[in-house]
Parts: sequence; structure tokens; C-alpha cells
Amino acid sequence: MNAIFEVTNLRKAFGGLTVTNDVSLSMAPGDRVALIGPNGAGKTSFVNLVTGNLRPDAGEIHIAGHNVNRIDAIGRVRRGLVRSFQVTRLFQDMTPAEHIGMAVLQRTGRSGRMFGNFLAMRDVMAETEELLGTLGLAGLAHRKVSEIAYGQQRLLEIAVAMALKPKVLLLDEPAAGVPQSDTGRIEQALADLPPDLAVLMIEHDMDLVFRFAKRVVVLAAGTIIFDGSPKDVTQDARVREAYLGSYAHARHAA
Ligand SMILES: Nc1ncnc2c1ncn2[C@@H]1O[C@H](COP(=O)(O)OP(=O)(O)OP(=O)(O)O)[C@@H](O)[C@H]1O
Repeated sequence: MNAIFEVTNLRKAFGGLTVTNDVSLSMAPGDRVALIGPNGAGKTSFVNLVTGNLRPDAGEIHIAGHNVNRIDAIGRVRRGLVRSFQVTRLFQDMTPAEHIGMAVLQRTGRSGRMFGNFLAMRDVMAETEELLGTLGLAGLAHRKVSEIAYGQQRLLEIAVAMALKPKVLLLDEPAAGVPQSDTGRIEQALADLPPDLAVLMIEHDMDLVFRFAKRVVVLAAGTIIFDGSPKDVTQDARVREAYLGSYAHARHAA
């Protein structure tokens, strides 16, 4: 396989707790992968390791064939590994257009000009308008983030990530917290992502997983226990046991 993203034998422990246990995962351009697992399985830790927000104890991370272990989080974004910006990290007083414009400036190496009127730059504005239009946010381009609906803020996260022109996109529960009436627009945005982009989505909503993913990876207690088709995942005995075990644990704790 011609991997755009490859993790081999990744390992991380917090004290005595191993949260990433010899994890290997490879993705090709165009892959649509859902990363699922019970609460506390290590999904977020895995994403933090690959984005450079956590340092692994062992293992290698490659983006487009380059080892990025020694490259920081911003450097990995430059190499094409982008995690969707979280709603909690959007600036409430800024507009969607300003968010996209800033991301375009960052990508094109002009972030020193962020405090000028960068939206007056023709190329920045053109790209901003196009991206907001694609995601159905054109009418909100100049409203403050605090004034737009939560579902639209989540669409803006995707738009900001896309402005960085990723090769690999990591999405953390893109529809979580969005009212049912608006989840269709998020799903449409996911369906419209460029076909050559590799997407890894952490998701708890299994309906969304089955509609989006061509491949499902299941983490349990830091270990990949399944990597295969959506069709097979529900039949897998280890997967069933991991989820049932976590429910039993939750019920016991309640
Ligand atoms: N900085 C940290 N220090 C110590 N333990 C941590 C740290 N970060 C995460 N953990 C622990 O690592 C384990 C895996 O957590 P992680 O958040 O990666 O799981 P998750 O699969 O993303 O869970 P959820 O679905 O609930 O978000 C948990 O037991 C968590 O408490």
C-alpha cells in the first residue's frame, strides 16, 4: 500500500497505565477510517501522539514517507497532518472569514500579516469565500462565531482544517453535541471531502460510523483489537466483549 500516514509500534504509558500499546496503523490517500472504542480506550491519546501533542515512549510516525517523530505539532500540520480545530478553540469574537483567512495565511507562510487587513488580500478572500460557500457558511462569513449555531461552528472547524490543505485529516467526533436537525449538514460536509484526502474519524455514533467509514479500527485498553470492514466489526467476538465489558464496568461503577 502507498501509505500517506503510517504509525508503527507506537507506545505510551502514563505511569503504570499503558494507553497506547504497540499500535500500528497505516492509511492510504482516500481512506475513510473510523477509530472507535469504549471510553478510556486511548483514542484521544493516540491522536495526541500522532499530532505531536504527546511524546511517544516508542514507535514511529510517518507522514508521506517522512519520519515526523522529531517534528513538532505545527511542523506536522505543514507536512499535511491536520486535526480539526475544536469548537472550544474557535475565537468567539472573530468571524468565520477571519478564521479561514488566518488558516490560509498560516499555510502560505504569511502568518506575520495576521494583524493587518488580511481579508483585503485578494487570494485570501477568494479562497475564504470558496471554502465557506462549499460548507454552506457563506451567509455567515462576517458574523461573530458567538452568534452562529453550534452545528455551524462545527462546520467551521472542518472549514478551518480544510484551509490548511491536509493530506491526512483527523476528526474528533465531528457531529457530537449537534442537534439532530443539523447533523445532516455535517454528514454532507464529510461526504464532500476531497476523494484523495485520508480521513481518520473518532466517533461514538455507530450510525455515522457505518455511513462514513469504509474501514473501522477498534481500540480497547490501548490495543488495536480489530481493523477491518464495517460489515465485519459487529460480528467480531473481541469487539463485542470489549464493549460489553465497558458497559458492565460502567454499570458496576454507577
Ligand atoms: N495526561 C494523562 N495523564 C494520565 N492519564 C491519562 C492522561 N491522558 C489520558 N489518560 C488516561 O489514559 C486513558 C485513555 O484516555 P483517552 O482519553 O485517550 O481515551 P479515549 O478512548 O479517547 O476516551 P473517550 O472516548 O472517553 O474520550 C484513560 O484511562 C485516561 O484516564
